[in-house]
Amino acid sequence: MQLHDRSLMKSMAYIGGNWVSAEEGITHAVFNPSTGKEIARVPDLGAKETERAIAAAQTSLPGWREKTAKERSRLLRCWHDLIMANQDDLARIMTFEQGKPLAEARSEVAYGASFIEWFAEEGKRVYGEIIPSPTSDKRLFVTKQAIGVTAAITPWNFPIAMITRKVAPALAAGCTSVVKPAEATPLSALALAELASRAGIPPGVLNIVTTSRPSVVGDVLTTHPSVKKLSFTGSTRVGKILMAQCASTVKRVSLELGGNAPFIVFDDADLDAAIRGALASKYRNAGQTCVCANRFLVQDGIYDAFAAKLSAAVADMKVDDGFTPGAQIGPLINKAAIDKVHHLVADALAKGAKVLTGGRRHEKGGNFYTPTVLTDVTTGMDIAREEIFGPIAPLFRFKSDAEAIQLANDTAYGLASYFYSRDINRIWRVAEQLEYGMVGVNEGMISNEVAPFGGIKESGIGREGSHHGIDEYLQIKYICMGGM
Ligand SMILES: NC(=O)C1=CN([C@@H]2O[C@H](COP(=O)(O)OP(=O)(O)OC[C@H]3O[C@@H](n4cnc5c(N)ncnc54)[C@H](OP(=O)(O)O)[C@@H]3O)[C@@H](O)[C@H]2O)C=CC1
Ligand SMILES: O=C(O)CCCC(=O)O
Repeated sequence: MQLHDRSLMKSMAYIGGNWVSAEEGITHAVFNPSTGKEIARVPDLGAKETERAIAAAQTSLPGWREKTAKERSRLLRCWHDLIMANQDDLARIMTFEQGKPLAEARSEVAYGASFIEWFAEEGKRVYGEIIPSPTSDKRLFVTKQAIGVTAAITPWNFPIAMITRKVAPALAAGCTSVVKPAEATPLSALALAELASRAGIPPGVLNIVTTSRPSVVGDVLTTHPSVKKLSFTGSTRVGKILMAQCASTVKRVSLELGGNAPFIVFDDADLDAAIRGALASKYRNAGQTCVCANRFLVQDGIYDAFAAKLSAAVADMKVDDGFTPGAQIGPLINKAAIDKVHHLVADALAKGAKVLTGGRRHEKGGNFYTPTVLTDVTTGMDIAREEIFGPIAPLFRFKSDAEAIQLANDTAYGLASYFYSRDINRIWRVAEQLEYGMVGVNEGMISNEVAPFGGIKESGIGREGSHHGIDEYLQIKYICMGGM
C-alpha cells in the first residue's frame, strides 16, 4: 500500500507517549478482509501493559485537567487539522484493514475529525450555574469537573470515528483516555495516536492498547479503581458484560450497542426519495453499522413498486475491493460475519422469503457477499430479530399505521429508526410513537457531530456528539456557601 507518509503506519502500541511492544514480545496479526492476507502485526498487550496505560493516564491527568479549556481546545484543533491534512493516508490505512470503499473511508476520516473540531469548541462552553438560594444566608453554585481517567473500547466498523467520538469529548473536558481498539482495526487507531502526538497532546493523555485478548484488557479497564468511566461501542452482548463488570467500582458507563432499525415506507411516501434513503441507510459500509436499516416495513399499496425499484438499484451496485475505483460494497469484516449473514438468509428462505436480487455469497469469494433484497419476510424469521450487519434488505408488508408502529417497536433494541411519508399529521404521530433514540424522517443518513447519537432500551445508555456528548465526561459538583 502506498502512503504519502509511511510513518503513519505504526506497529507498536502507544502508552505514556512511547511506542511500546508487549512485555513478552508477543504480537497479533492484522488482516486485509478483502484478500485475507496478513498486512501487519501489532503488540498483543495484556493486563500488565493495560495497568501501565492506566497509570500513564492517571499521571498525566492533573496537568491536562489544569490546562484552560482554551489551551486544550488549541491542541485538539491542531490534531483535527493534522488528521484532515493526512486524510488520504488515513483513508488508505482504513480501507486496508477494514475493507470499506476508499471514498467511504475518506468520508469517515472527515466525520471522525469533525468530532474533534466540535468538542474543541464545546470544551470552552462547559458552564456552571448559580441557583437562587431558598434562605438568605447561603449562596448555591454548580460547577462541572472532568471525571478523570476514562476508558474507551471501540469496534472495527468505524475505526476512526468511534474513537474520536469518545476521545474528543473526554480530552476537551479535561479527562485522559485509554483506548482499546478492535483487534481487526488497530492501525487506524495507532495512526490517530501518531497525529495526536505531533499535535502536541501531552504523553499519557491518550493511550492505545492493542490486543487480541479483549476480555483480559477489558477486565482491567472495567475494574481498575483509577478508571472512572467506560465508553463502549459494540454488541449488546458484550456491552452487558462490561456494564456488569463496571458495577464493581461504580464506574460511569456510556454504551452504544446494537440496533434493529425499522425503515418504514408509507403509501404516500416519495418513492424515489425512499429508495435513495434506503440505499444510503442499508448499504453504507456493506450494511455494517448499528444504525443501518435492519427491517424494511413497507405498506401494501407501495410494496411492489418499492421492492422492484430497490432491487433494480441494488443489483447494479459494484461489489469489489475497497481500493478499486467505483467500488460500492466492500468485503464484510471476516468469515464469522459472512457465516452470520448466510445463516440469516438461509433461515428466511427456508421459512418462505423470496430473493429479488442477491441471496448468495459473491463470486469474488472470501468475505464478499452479494447485496440482497428479500421479499415476503415475516416476523417468525431470525432476520426479524437479529442485527444483520451485512448488505441484506428484508422487506416486510403492513397495512395500517398501527400495525407499522407495533412491528417497528417489537424489538429489544431502540437505536435508529426511519420512515418516509408526506403527510404532516402522520409524520408527527409516527415520530412520537417510535420507541427509538433517533428518528430519520424522509432521511436515511442521520449521523453528524452536532446531533445526539444514542439509543434507548437494549441499544444503550448515554449520547455521543452534540452539546450533550461532553456531559458524559463531566461530573456535577454542588457548592453551598453559608454564613453570608
Ligand atoms: N453497535 C455497533 O456499532 C456495533 C455492533 N456490533 C454487533 O456485534 C456483532 C459482533 O461484532 P463484534 O466485533 O464481535 O462486536 P463486539 O461487541 O464483540 O466488539 C466490540 C469491541 O468490544 C471488544 N470486546 C469483545 N469482547 C470483549 C470483552 N469481553 N471485554 C472487553 N472488550 C471486548 C472487541 O474486541 P475485539 O475486536 O478484540 O473482539 C471490540 O473492541 C456484529 O455482528 C454486530 O451485530 C459490532 C460492532 C459495532
Ligand atoms: O455503527 C456504529 O456504531 C456507528 C454508526 C456510524 C454512525 O452513523 O455514526
